[in-house]
Amino acid sequence: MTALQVRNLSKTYGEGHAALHNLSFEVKEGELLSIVGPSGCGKTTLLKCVAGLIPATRGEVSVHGREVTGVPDGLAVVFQDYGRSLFPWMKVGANIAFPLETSRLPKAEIRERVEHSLAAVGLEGKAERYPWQLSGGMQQRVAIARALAYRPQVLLMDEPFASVDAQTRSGLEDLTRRVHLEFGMTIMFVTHDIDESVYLADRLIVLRRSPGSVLAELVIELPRVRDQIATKSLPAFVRQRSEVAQHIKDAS
Ligand SMILES: Nc1ncnc2c1ncn2[C@@H]1O[C@H](COP(=O)(O)OP(=O)(O)OP(=O)(O)O)[C@@H](O)[C@H]1O
Repeated sequence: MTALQVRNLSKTYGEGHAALHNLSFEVKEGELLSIVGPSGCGKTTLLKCVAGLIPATRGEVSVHGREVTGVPDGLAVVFQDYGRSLFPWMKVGANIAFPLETSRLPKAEIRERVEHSLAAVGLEGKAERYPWQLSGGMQQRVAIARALAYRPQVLLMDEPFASVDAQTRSGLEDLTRRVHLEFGMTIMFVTHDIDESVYLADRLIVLRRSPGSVLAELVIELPRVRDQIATKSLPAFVRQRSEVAQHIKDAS
């Protein structure tokens, strides 16, 4: 089944700055789609249109068959800037519970979800800490836990690991793959990092810029369960990584 459909999407800012032109693609239920492209090709613009945060100029986006006109139910976003996405005056547990407070969920269910999602990201026992008492990588895991606690059907991730060190980044990539498989979640992952885009994806779309449009689409030929060292040594990874790099070079 199709979880997310983008049809002939164009976005022009102001009087005539075309950021996206005639983009069409779909993401199947339970699939992890990477969107990769050079800086300024419109990745963030695309994600904002899909999340219903800004209106499209032409074309349409639908999530589970419903046209997106505002932020759709069952959709969560993890942004790059974890420092600004968590409330510093709230403890970690309260940050995770916050989007659920307006739901009609019983308090006990909210507490259970907070604990479960903290455990899923390896932060058991950290609910009573403040975000500023945690490292950058841990804060980003809290942001992922907050999205998980909401139990979204579709998760959008916008360069979520761009501001953490390389080792933390690898751990967060593996965490993303794990929650994708464990929760059967549909994920659209936006990045300009070629290795990351291939390592994470079931399928991948390369965007060209000025204006952003689909340049290539690849089905990633890697096992479902991945490992940073073993998977990146596979001939399929090396070949597909080079293929994406070539597309991006052509697009720049
Ligand atoms: N609010 C805005 N008003 C006008 N132009 C904008 C606005 N937001 C983005 N743009 C322009 O649209 C184009 C696409 O920007 P966008 O941020 O979507 O690209 P990106 O691929 O996410 O970039 P990066 O990888 O550098 O984050 C750029 O040329 C940018 O300057």
